[in-house]
Amino acid sequence: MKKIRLGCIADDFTGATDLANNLVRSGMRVVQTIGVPTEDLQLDADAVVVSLKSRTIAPQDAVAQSLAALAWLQTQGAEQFYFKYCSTFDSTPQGNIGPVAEALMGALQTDFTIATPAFPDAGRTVFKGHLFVGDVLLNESGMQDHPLTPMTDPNLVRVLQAQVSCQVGLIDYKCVAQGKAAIQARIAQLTDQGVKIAVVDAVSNDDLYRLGPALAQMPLLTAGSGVAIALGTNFDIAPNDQAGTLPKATGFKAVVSGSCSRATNAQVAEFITKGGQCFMVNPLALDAAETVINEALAWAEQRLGEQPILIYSTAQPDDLKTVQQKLGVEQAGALVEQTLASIAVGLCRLGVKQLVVAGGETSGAVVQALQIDQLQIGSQIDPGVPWCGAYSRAIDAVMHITLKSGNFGSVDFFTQSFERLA
Ligand SMILES: Nc1ncnc2c1ncn2[C@@H]1O[C@H](COP(=O)(O)OP(=O)(O)OP(=O)(O)O)[C@@H](O)[C@H]1O
Ligand SMILES: O=C(O)[C@@H](O)C(=O)CO
Repeated sequence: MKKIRLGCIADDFTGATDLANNLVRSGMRVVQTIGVPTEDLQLDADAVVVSLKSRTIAPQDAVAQSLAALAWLQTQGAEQFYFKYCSTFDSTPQGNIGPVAEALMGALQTDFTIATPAFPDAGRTVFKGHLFVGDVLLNESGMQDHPLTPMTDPNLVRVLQAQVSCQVGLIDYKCVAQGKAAIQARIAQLTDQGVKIAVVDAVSNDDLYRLGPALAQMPLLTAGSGVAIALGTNFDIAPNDQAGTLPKATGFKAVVSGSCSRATNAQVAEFITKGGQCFMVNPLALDAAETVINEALAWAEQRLGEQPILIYSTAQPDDLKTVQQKLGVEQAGALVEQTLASIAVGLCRLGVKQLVVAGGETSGAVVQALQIDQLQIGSQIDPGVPWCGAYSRAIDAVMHITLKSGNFGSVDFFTQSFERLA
């Protein structure tokens, strides 16, 4: 068995590919697994990202799954561990980021870790402990209306402190600007004060490159994907063109979108405006889900060809609220996810081999329905979103798939992504 260097645990599937993408950018060869594998890794990789679907589950369940992932990664020889969560934090006071971080620290017997969702390439910056999305604070970014994890407080020290029993501190931008020695001195100071988790400011990739070397000996990192851009060198690996090579793409092209984020709404609107063929799934019609699935696939069968088609449930906040009030937030989410996942499998049976999925939870449901166990990470389409190569047991075929985080991607992502693969 070949040993891996870095073992990662991601709390959702799109988040896992985002992290894997940034590790590839730093030169590492990366495999993403869907869930915790039961066997040794077959592929050769420098880093493995185990994707869980734990972002919105109860803390004790997220802890159990994360510890299981850690245990498997330890058997694969990992020297350092990385707990990846969302760049918009996506964790209310009842959330599980804090409990998972504390449990992993306990299992690794380490008394200090960092926490930073900063991902400047995607506009996520942390300044004085406050998370910004683009030019606005987190709680003004649209995340206050997230269907599952509304974020109403941008102060991450406060948000994280509410989730943990240990003390949370801050490594601020002035310290980060001074680089490795200053950051390590600050860590020593915080440790003396009894702080066990420090939120770290980062407003640019340069900040992340200054932070990276200071983390080389830290057993556990907790972060969004941004920190990963600076980790390759800690393992004597330099950025290179080979890390993200995939086989040539074949088959029809389709997009399945269950994300209701601002970015995805704009991408759906752009696709429609530009004359793209699309089919809307109405959640209020899903008491007859089987009928809707059959209608969607019959519609698709007539249209699959050169151009990508789009099947979506993406809705604006007001429409989303109406549906949630009628069906319940969780029930609506699960029903739509399962419907879109069945449609995705049906599309692949019709010959789709290039599939874009929008939304983390939606991606989780689709990948599970396609029975994909591992993703080989290819090249980046947009910050945080790579194409991946995968074998689907459900359709017994190799395919290309990209899992787009709700908030990621340029406005023309639903067409651009396929052009990148051509
Ligand atoms: N029209 C709709 N009405 C109610 N719920 C919906 C509708 N469309 C999608 N959903 C649900 O909303 C949730 C969207 O979450 P998902 O993680 O897929 O997207 P996201 O939050 O934008 O992405 P990310 O987690 O990557 O930021 C899913 O549970 C999905 O099933
Ligand atoms: O960090 C992000 O924003 C994404 O990778 C993600 O986790 C969205 O689900």
